[in-house]
Amino acid sequence: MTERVVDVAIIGSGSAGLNALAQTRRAGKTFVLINGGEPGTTCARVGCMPSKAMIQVAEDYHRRTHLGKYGIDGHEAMTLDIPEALEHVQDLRDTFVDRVLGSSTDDMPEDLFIQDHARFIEPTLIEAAGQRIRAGAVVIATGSRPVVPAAWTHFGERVITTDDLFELADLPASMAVIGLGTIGLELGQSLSRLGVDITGFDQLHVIAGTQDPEVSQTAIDLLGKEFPIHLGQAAEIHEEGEQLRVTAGAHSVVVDKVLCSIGRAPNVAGLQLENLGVPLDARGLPTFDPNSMQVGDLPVFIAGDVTGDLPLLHEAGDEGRIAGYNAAHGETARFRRKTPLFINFCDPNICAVGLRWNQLDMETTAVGQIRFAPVGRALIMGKNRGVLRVYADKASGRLLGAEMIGPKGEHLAHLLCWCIERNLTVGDLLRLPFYHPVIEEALQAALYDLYAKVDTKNEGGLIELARLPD
Ligand SMILES: Cc1cc2nc3c(=O)[nH]c(=O)nc-3n(C[C@H](O)[C@H](O)[C@H](O)COP(=O)(O)OP(=O)(O)OC[C@H]3O[C@@H](n4cnc5c(N)ncnc54)[C@H](O)[C@@H]3O)c2cc1C
Ligand SMILES: NC(=O)c1ccc[n+]([C@@H]2O[C@H](COP(=O)([O-])OP(=O)(O)OC[C@H]3O[C@@H](n4cnc5c(N)ncnc54)[C@H](O)[C@@H]3O)[C@@H](O)[C@H]2O)c1
Repeated sequence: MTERVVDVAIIGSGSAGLNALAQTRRAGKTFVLINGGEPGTTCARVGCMPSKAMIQVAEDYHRRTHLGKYGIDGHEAMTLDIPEALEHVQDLRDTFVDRVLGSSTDDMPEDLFIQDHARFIEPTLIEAAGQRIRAGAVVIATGSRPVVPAAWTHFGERVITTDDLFELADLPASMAVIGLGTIGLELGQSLSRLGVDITGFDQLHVIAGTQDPEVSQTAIDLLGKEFPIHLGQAAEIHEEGEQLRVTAGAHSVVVDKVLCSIGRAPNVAGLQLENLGVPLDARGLPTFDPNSMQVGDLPVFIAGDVTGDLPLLHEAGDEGRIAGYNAAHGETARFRRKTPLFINFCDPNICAVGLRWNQLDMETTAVGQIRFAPVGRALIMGKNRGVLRVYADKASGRLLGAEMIGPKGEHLAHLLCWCIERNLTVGDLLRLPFYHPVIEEALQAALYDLYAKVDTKNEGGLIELARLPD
C-alpha cells in the first residue's frame, strides 16, 4: 500500500474538524480531511439546528394558549398540520446542511476529502479508503453518537434517538422520553406542545443537569406542569403488544415510541486509538491537555465531542481551532478556555454560567436571587415564571457564576458570561445602563440582592454612577 505524505490529517468533518481545517489552510499547510458517515455536521444535520427549528414551531403553536387572555378570538380552533410542520423543520435542516457543505467539502477534490472511516496504524500513520496517509500531525474530531442500551435496540423503530426524530414524516400519539438532560427536555417539551402525549423519565432527581437547588426545584415544577415527569429511577422498556411499556419504579406508561436521550458517547470505535501507544480510559479515550488539545506528547490533537468533555458547539469550534493551529504550526501552544456557558432552549430557558453550584465554596460565596413573577416585562410577555440566581465572591464582589430558569435566559446568560470573562464585580455591573422595561431588569434586581451581601461596595456616594473627579 502506498503512503501519501501530508502536513496535517484531520479525521472528522464536523464542526471541530472544519475549524481545524480552517487553521490548517490559513497556515498554508497540506492536508487531508477524512470523514466516515454523513458529512454536513451533527449540529446542522441532527443537532442544534433541526432541534431549534422544532422548538420554534412548538413554541409558536403553544403561544395560542395565551391568546385568549388578550381577547384574541379563534385561538381555540387553531390546529397544526404535523407532517407540514415536520417538513418545515426538514427543509430548514436541509438548508443548514447545504450551507455547511457548500462552504466546506462540496468542491473539495477526492484526494483532499476522503469519505471513509479512518483508523490509526501508528500515531502519525492513518489508513482510510484503502490508502495510507503519513501526516506531520493528526487531529481527531470524530464527534459523538447517541447512547442506546443494547437491550433496547430489539424494539426497532419504536425506540428512536435524535438521529431518527428529524426524519419522521408524522408524530406518534404517545411517547416516553427517557433521559431528561438537554435533549430530552428540549425535545420532550416541544413534542408535548406539538400534541404528542409525553411522559418523561430520568434516573436523577434533577432535570437538565441543574445543580442549584432553587433552580432545580423550580425547573421540575414548571416543566412538570406541561407533561408528567418521573425522577429518581432508571427507566426500563418492555414489549406491550405493538406498543412499549416504560417503567421506572412505581411509574409505568404504555407508549407508541420512546425517545432515548440518555447521553452521547464519543466516536472512537474502529479508530484503533490503542495504536497511539498511550493509555486509554474506560471509554477508550486518551488523556489530553484541554488548553492545547494535545494527546500525551504526541503530534496528535483531539477536538469536539469525541473528547467526552464539553459536548457543545462553541466548545467544539474552539477546540478545533486550537487543535488545528497546533497541528498546522508544529506547536503545542496552550490557549485559555472561555467561561463555561450552558443554555437549554426549553421554555423557560435553563442556563448555567461560570462556576456551578457544586463548585462553589459557600463560606466565601454570596448568592443573589430574583424570581421572575413580579418582573414587569416578563409579566407583559406572559412569561413571568422562573428564578435567576447569581453568585459572587463575598469579599471582592467578583461575579463567579449563575444558574437560572427564566424567560430570555439565553440572553441573560450571555451577558453574565461576558461579565465574568471581564472579571467584573457586582458593583461594576450595577454601574452599567439598564433600559426600562426589559428582561435585563430581572438581572438588575438579582444584582441588587447580591450587592447587599458582598463586602466590597462602590465608592463615590451612588451605587449606580461613578463620581467624576472634583
Ligand atoms: C439534538 C442535539 C441538539 C444539540 N443542540 C445544541 C445546541 O443547541 N447548542 C450547542 O452548543 N450544542 C448542541 N448540540 C451539541 C453539538 O451539536 C455538538 O457538540 C457538535 O456538533 C459536535 O461537533 P463535532 O465536530 O465534535 O462532531 P460532529 O459534527 O459529529 O463531527 C464528527 C464527524 O466525524 C465523523 N466520524 C466519526 N467517526 C469517524 C472515523 N472513524 N473516521 C472518520 N470520520 C469519522 C462523523 O461522521 C462526523 O461527520 C446538540 C446535539 C444534539 C445531538
Ligand atoms: N442546548 C444545548 O446546548 C444542547 C442541546 C442538545 C444536546 N446538547 C448536547 O448533547 C449532549 C447529549 O445530550 P443528552 O440530553 O442525550 O445527554 P445528557 O447527559 O444531557 O442527559 C442524559 C440524561 O439521561 C439520564 N439517564 C441515563 N440513563 C437513564 C435511564 N436508564 N433512565 C432514565 N434516565 C437516564 C441521565 O441521568 C441524564 O440526566 C449534551 O451533553 C449536550 O452537551 C446540547
